[in-house]
Amino acid sequence: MSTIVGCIGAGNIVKALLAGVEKSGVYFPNRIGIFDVSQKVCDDFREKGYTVFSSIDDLVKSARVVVVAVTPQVIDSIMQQIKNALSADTIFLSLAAGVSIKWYQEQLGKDCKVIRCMPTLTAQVGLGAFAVSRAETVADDDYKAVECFLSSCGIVEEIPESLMCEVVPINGSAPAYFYHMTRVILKEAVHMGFDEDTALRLFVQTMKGVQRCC
Ligand SMILES: NC(=O)C1=CN([C@@H]2O[C@H](COP(=O)(O)OP(=O)(O)OC[C@H]3O[C@@H](n4cnc5c(N)ncnc54)[C@H](OP(=O)(O)O)[C@@H]3O)[C@@H](O)[C@H]2O)C=CC1
Ligand SMILES: O=C(O)[C@@H]1CCC=N1
Repeated sequence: MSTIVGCIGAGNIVKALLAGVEKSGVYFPNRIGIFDVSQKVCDDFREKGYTVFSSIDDLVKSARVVVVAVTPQVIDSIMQQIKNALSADTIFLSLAAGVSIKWYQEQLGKDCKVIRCMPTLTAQVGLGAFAVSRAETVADDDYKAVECFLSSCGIVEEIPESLMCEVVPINGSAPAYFYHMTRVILKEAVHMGFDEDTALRLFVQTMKGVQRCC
């Protein structure tokens, strides 16, 4: 069976993304393909009903949308591996920080369809904040297929590619700031004599309120 989306690399960000997609119920897990060098990652996704591939070429041939979710230092060799498995219809959804659309086009040909995205770990609870830019080669129908996938677990905002690095502190890295702030405040609260759970409830509720006031 062919898949709708195939993920190359299924570490932290893909686990979060697919947890959110799964919760939405919009896609059957078996229509989502996984290729990862980690046996544990593959076993975990297979157990949940995802289609796990042992060949990266087979994953690429099967999927309309190929999600590139490995760390930037291994992308180069992956692009060389998959070059021959691509069809003109393959749409790349790149989650890799700092890797430009132009770079993909230099590796795969100027006609390849690439959507660059800065995602967030908050997709796992259906509150993803996806900033995306697309190559000129991405037609509206192709873009809609990707937008539909991402919007099952968050909001999608199209931004100029020139702002793709600048957006990182606004969405991609921002969860870390909130976790860090929460940890610092809870530590101080416990130091002052509060019960940690009570302090967490008060602080989280306040953050929710601030968000609603924005
Ligand atoms: N985590 C985040 O919050 C965000 C991440 N991103 C981007 O997403 C991408 C992935 O990040 P993240 O999920 O955190 O990284 P992880 O290291 O958690 O996940 C990458 C996965 O890819 C696997 N892998 C490594 N080499 C290959 C290969 N050749 N073929 C297939 N799989 C491979 C890794 O296996 P192993 O561990 O065994 O090497 C791992 O399971 C990065 O480019 C990052 O910039 C963007 C925004 C937010
Ligand atoms: O640095 C990274 O790879 C990404 C960007 C935001 C969080 N992690």
